[in-house]
Amino acid sequence: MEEVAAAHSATMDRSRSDRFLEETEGGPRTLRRSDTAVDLYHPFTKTVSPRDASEAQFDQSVYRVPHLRDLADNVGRFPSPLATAVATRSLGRSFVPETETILADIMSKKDAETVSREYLRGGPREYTAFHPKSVKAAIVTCGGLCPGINTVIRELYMTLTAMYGVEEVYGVRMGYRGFYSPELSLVRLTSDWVSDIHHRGGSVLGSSRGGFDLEMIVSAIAAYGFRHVYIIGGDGTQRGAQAIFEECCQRRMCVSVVGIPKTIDNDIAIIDNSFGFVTAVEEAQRAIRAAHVEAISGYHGIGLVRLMGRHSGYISMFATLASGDVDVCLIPEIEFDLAGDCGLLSHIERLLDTKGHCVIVVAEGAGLSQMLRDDDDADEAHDASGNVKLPNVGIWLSEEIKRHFRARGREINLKYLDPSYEIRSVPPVATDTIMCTLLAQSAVHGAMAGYTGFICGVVNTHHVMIPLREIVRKGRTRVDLSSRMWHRVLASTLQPPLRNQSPRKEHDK
Ligand SMILES: Nc1ncnc2c1ncn2[C@@H]1O[C@H](COP(=O)(O)OP(=O)(O)OP(=O)(O)O)[C@@H](O)[C@H]1O
Ligand SMILES: O=P(O)(O)OC[C@H]1O[C@](O)(CO)[C@@H](O)[C@@H]1O
Ligand SMILES: [Mg+2]
Repeated sequence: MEEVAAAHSATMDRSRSDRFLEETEGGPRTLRRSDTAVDLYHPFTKTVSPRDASEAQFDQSVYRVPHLRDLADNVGRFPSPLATAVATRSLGRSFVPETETILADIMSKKDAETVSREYLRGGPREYTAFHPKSVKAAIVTCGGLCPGINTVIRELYMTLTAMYGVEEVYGVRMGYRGFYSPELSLVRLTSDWVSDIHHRGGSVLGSSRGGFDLEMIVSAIAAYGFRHVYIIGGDGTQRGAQAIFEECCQRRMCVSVVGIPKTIDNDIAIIDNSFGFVTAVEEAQRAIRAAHVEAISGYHGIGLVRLMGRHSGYISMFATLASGDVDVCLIPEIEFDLAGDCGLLSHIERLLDTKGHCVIVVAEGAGLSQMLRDDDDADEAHDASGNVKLPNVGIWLSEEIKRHFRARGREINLKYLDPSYEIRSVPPVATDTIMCTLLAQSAVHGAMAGYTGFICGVVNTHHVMIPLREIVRKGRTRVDLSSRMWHRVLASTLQPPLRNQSPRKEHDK
């Protein structure tokens, strides 16, 4: 509580940064900004010169990750402790060179010039910018829950303390607001405190939406003297992390701001996917299997399962592919008609006539235009973070199906399952646990090396560091309806377009 009070009362303490640099450099230094203007992001690439880098060309470059030495010309340089400590000596034998990159675009098309985006490879560096004893680290978790958050917290702690010898690691409670709310004191992490947390779902630190006050957050970071800030969260959280990074730069604070992507919706750009997604898809199988059992065991049985995915239908798409029992997969990216010969209801009738049952998976954000068309009074509500609150598509769809068959005097047995929160509140499966561990390690290696304003993630199965600005600039990823993966879903479900007129014909009208 005392520290929280300090955070409130203290103004930004610039001398802390200076003292830190004195400590880390081993001599009296002040934080000196280089005289020449530094473009933190310009690619150090061979392919494009920064001078004429247009947006398109920028995409085809090595993405330079901001480094504290871009902000100041007297940042520390210490041999990594990983090289000498008994337990980590082997890791130290494979330091990642500063210029090693991972190619993002690996498909080579005949006769086309192949130029790929490249991202800096994550992993331990031979030199660190921080002396471990000078590091005070903060960890915060924001947004919705996701399997594996606690594993990331634990591994951040373990990597910082056991690998690098950092002594002070704090947990910020209840998301961003925990930096500055007097009632939410920080938690000092210890090995006892983290020892069992990876077996639990949720976030032991707590999470929240809203409550992002940039001034207060950055002032608290300065007042507490945090040198590393690890921010675990989704697309909104990472937009916040970029703002924190920029504000730290403005205030000339020597702080590494690192994002760790948390997204069961799989909607963060550039990365292959992140922790918790596989677990969520696995957990969704239980509900789909139950829906299938109910459907085949009832007369004209219909199993309807709603899964999460506000803007992106990845969970539904992969859960459908994994199941093999799904007849219709509805995601936010597709438009479908309910009524009419080619609409969803007629398709369900045909399935009942031919197979006797059917299983439908619907993502949270699917069918929105249909629902809004039916409900003139629908108000656009928003949550505390500004995300749109959607009407419940599962309940709406089950009512529409029941109404349709009642009007036709046909008996059906519809069972509606909504495992939305179950699939994100469980602990992670083994592959996700490993991903949590590697992401956390990669985050700490990057921060210790002095990188900042980046998110760690997996691109083409390799761990990389991506500038937060790029993640923000790209916006959300959505299912590509012309991708082979979506075509595989259509082939697996045998679902038709579910439109009475093809979009082209409508457009031609
Ligand atoms: N554009 C933004 N700038 C600054 N902060 C933001 C922004 N968008 C969201 N935030 C903050 O980030 C935190 C989490 O945002 P949000 O609730 O949108 O979840 P998320 O990170 O997108 O995760 P998910 O959607 O996967 O649950 C909130 O505290 C919110 O206030
Ligand atoms: O009910 P809450 O906590 O706002 O979370 C719902 C949202 O969280 C997510 O699971 C993302 O974390 C989305 O799929 C969903 O729209
Ligand atoms: Mg989000």
